[in-house]
Amino acid sequence: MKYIIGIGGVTNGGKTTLTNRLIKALPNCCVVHQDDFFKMMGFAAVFYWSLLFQPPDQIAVGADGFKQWDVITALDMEAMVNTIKGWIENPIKFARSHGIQVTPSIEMDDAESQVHILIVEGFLLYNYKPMLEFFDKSYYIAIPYEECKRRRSTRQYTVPDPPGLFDAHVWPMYLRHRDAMENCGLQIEYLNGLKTKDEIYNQVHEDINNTLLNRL
Ligand SMILES: Nc1ncnc2c1ncn2[C@@H]1O[C@H](COP(=O)(O)OP(=O)(O)O)[C@@H](O)[C@H]1O
Ligand SMILES: NC(=O)c1ccc[n+]([C@@H]2O[C@H](COP(=O)(O)O)[C@@H](O)[C@H]2O)c1
Repeated sequence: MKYIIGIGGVTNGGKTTLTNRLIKALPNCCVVHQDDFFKMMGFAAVFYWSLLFQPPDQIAVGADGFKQWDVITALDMEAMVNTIKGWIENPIKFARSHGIQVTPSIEMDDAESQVHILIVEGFLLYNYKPMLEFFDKSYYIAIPYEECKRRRSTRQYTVPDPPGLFDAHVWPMYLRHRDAMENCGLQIEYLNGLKTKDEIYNQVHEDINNTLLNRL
């Protein structure tokens, strides 16, 4: 059985934190991070360039003068969908090529008779129609403006936030995408990102375990 879990939510809501804990606890669990699909230049260019400067990117500059990171066109969503399709086609091969250990009994068995889990994690998961069909379960972590701004101010991205980006671009785009997402047709389970890391993890882990038990 294949099971795909979406962990979406606001920037700095705790998606990566939750995902990292789930990967350790769930069997044969792979992950796809949306952050890996920002439109950056090719690997070699990035490597040589980043020795001296910030890595080059292909992100458009908006009328507000800021690079528009928080829009779907900043991401290579086709490549992201293809990565998910690669996992669906052959989760064992995908796991091996991503350095994930698959248990020996599973390597010998038919993939269909085993549980294989894929977590797809990102801040714009439910705003790209071709991806919606993949999710068996869709979580969304939210935190209020003040907490989000506080956490973001200490975060180091490969390209650091210029002053003012949060209020001019990041938060308004979050509100816009969240509105659009609410009409996307998916049944989304909202998680309160102000709860402790343990509370959020326990809630989601228990929920996934119950769902998987019912499906087996
Ligand atoms: N439940 C939580 N309570 C308090 N801080 C949290 C919680 N979850 C994550 N954090 C902190 O918030 C920051 C962003 O977390 P991260 O998981 O990287 O968020 P995201 O992947 O959604 O951007 C990190 O410093 C992390 O330790
Ligand atoms: N990963 C990068 O290279 C990079 C660069 C610039 C901005 N960002 C920010 O990443 C955010 C999304 O990632 P998180 O949900 O992990 O915070 C966006 O709000 C975007 O502004 C990421």
